[in-house]
Amino acid sequence: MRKEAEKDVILHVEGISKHFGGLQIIKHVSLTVKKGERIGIIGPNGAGKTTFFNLLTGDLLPTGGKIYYKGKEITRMPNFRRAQAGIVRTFQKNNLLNELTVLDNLLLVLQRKRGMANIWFKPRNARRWLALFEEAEHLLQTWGLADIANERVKTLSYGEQRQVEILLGIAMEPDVLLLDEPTAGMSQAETNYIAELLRQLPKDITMMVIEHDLDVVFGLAERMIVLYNGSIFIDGAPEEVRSDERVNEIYIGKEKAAGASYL
Ligand SMILES: Nc1ncnc2c1ncn2[C@@H]1O[C@H](COP(=O)(O)OP(=O)(O)OP(=O)(O)O)[C@@H](O)[C@H]1O
Repeated sequence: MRKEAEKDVILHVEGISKHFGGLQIIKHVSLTVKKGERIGIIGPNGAGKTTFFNLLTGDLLPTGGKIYYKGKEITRMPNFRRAQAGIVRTFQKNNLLNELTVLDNLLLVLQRKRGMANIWFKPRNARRWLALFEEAEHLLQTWGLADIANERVKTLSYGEQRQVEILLGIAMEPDVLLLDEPTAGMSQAETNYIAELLRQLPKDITMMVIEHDLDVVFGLAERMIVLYNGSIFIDGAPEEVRSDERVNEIYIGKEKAAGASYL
């Protein structure tokens, strides 16, 4: 890669593979992601999308290949260090503290981010605590969740819980935000809200979104990657992918593809 091109690159994956026993789930995938890119990842069930995310976040270690983040190799860096360094994910499954309020969940994330997790309240730290509350309030206002700030997470609807999860991801101030099916299981209204929220995220956040709702992902991404059978099948502009017959084929089968467009 040329020097000036390298400056724009935030993530570079080189020939990464993942085997589970004898099964090769990710097959020698290479990918270069530029700062601020919004990438949609689609592909049929079992294609390896979540496994690929797990390799980027360090929740799984690859069997082969290398991962570089901001020019440094992170292939074997533990997941929490990657999160601290700015690679943040939201999960398909709920990972909030259900007994606590939305505000408390947010404060815990902010505390950790500011390295205040082990600092008990003392008058001399009052300013820092105040700043923490102000930041939480600002985030809740900005993302339209102030109304539910004092609700316990367990009392929220599924869609609201997913919105809170995304807010916690944003609160980490990610450089790279990985979203795994952010609208799964949501009503149409909730889906629209999340899609809008994601569209409004700061442009400098690099975003990769696994999403089955094609309207959402095509409305958001400026680059689409189709993962199929553990490999990158197509990597291109949304309109290119949308009109590619092979993509229709892997989604709905060869015969139907001749007559109908799934995308
Ligand atoms: N820990 C594991 N051990 C063994 N096999 C696994 C493991 N994790 C995932 N797999 C297998 O790897 C394949 C890819 O799974 P993955 O969840 O990455 O696919 P996906 O594209 O995200 O699918 P979906 O769209 O259904 O979420 C599946 O066949 C799955 O059963």
